[in-house]
Amino acid sequence: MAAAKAASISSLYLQSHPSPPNPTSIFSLFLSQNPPKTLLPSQNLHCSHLLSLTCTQHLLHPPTLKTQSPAFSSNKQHPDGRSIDYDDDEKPREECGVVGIYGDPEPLDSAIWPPRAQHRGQEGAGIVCVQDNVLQSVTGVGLVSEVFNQSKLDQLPGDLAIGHVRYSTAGSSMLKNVQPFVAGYRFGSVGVAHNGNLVNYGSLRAMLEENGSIFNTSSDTEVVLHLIAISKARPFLLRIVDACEQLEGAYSMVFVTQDKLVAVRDPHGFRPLVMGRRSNGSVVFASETCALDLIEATYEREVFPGEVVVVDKEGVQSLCLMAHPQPKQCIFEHIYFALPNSVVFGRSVYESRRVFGEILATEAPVECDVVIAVPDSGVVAALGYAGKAGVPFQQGLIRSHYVGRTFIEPSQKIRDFGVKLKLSPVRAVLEGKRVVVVDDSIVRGLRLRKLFGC
Ligand SMILES: O=P(O)(O)OC[C@H]1O[C@H](OP(=O)(O)OP(=O)(O)O)[C@H](O)[C@@H]1O
Ligand SMILES: NC(=O)CC[C@H](N)C(=O)O
Repeated sequence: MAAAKAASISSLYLQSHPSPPNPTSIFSLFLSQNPPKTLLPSQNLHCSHLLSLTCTQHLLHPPTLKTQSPAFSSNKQHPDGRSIDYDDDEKPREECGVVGIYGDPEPLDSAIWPPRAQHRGQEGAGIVCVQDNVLQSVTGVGLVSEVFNQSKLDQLPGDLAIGHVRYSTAGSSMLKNVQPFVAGYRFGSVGVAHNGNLVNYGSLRAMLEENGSIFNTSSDTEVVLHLIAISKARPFLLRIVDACEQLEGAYSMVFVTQDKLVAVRDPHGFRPLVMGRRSNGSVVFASETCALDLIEATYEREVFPGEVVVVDKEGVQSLCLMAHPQPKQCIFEHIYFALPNSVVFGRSVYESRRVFGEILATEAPVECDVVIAVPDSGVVAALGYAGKAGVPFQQGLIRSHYVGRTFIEPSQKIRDFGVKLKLSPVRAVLEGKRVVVVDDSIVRGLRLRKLFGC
């Protein structure tokens, strides 16, 4: 699983560096051996230091979880090695944006807007709406604006909906894997949208196929629908609980049935999921609070790790099915996954990034004339660095608005191309100056290698 991989990379890092290394020295060395030559102006540029942020989990304060039911025993089987269609590398890949709305007279107005926050997934988008007990679905490959036009929206009436933007983690980037998925089971229909990655997907799928299940997709998310279908639990809600108890890994999910909206978050709370309300009384779930802002919904709270929240005509009901004493929130949400105007894991992303920059300025002070950011995600940290260091922040790199996020693209070729087109230097800011360049992180190293021609 990507989150586990990210965690193990950082713990490996911490093990081999008992006290954090000084990023200044690492990057001074890096730059002195690899003088900038590609995108930055070649003459009279003294790029003194490139600073990247290292972040610590203790900056985040997880919400305390009240246990309302006994802990469940999770499936400890190992994946059976069946081929999961992962990306061409093994970097953290776990975003995706989910949204769910109950009781909104204009659900599409609501459902369509949160996924427009495309920063969590650019490969595919979909919406499932419920009207007269029928689940109608529209999904497509590409951006929300490419998938949905007015005639598509007209196919989706109803006051109960879920939506998804996809960043593939398991299952290739193709139409059949675009969510939400909808399935009919013995007592009705159910739709699901998932943010996360199920690490025991392989063994669950093998078990289900052994017992006769036929799969339509190569996505890990589909196992959840099969587990619901074979569950003997009653009522429907307990089938979801039953299915989730068998999952290992990250899952923030929204389900829709003929009359219910259900939100579930895994017991570790790897990925965010928040709940809000609009002034018309409708209840909204979304991956990030920035999606609530888009539809003028008020943030109420997080869906807690291990919690199941059910919304139907009876109101909002909360069930804590899986207790876990130690939440494991993915630090990358605060580093660059989430937008800075979101509150994630109960903490402002903007504030985290600003403080990361301040810490960097304190731990790695550098004589410089100007601080610049690698936009977009490096901007707030660079502001924090500049503020603390008392050095002017300037826009030394301009980002093209026509290239989306590059790390999120499904293949190396597309990422390379995007990185090449995305950032351009501002000669007036950089020429002849001692420049500190702040980025939020180095993951594949592609972006900074391209930027500095290394
Ligand atoms: O894997 P690497 O090459 O080291 O790149 C990692 C960077 O990718 C992301 O930027 P991206 O340009 O995708 O998004 P952004 O516009 O939000 O910064 C993010 O900000 C990471 O720092
Ligand atoms: N990025 C995600 O959260 C992906 C969800 C799911 N694992 C998929 O690949 O579609």
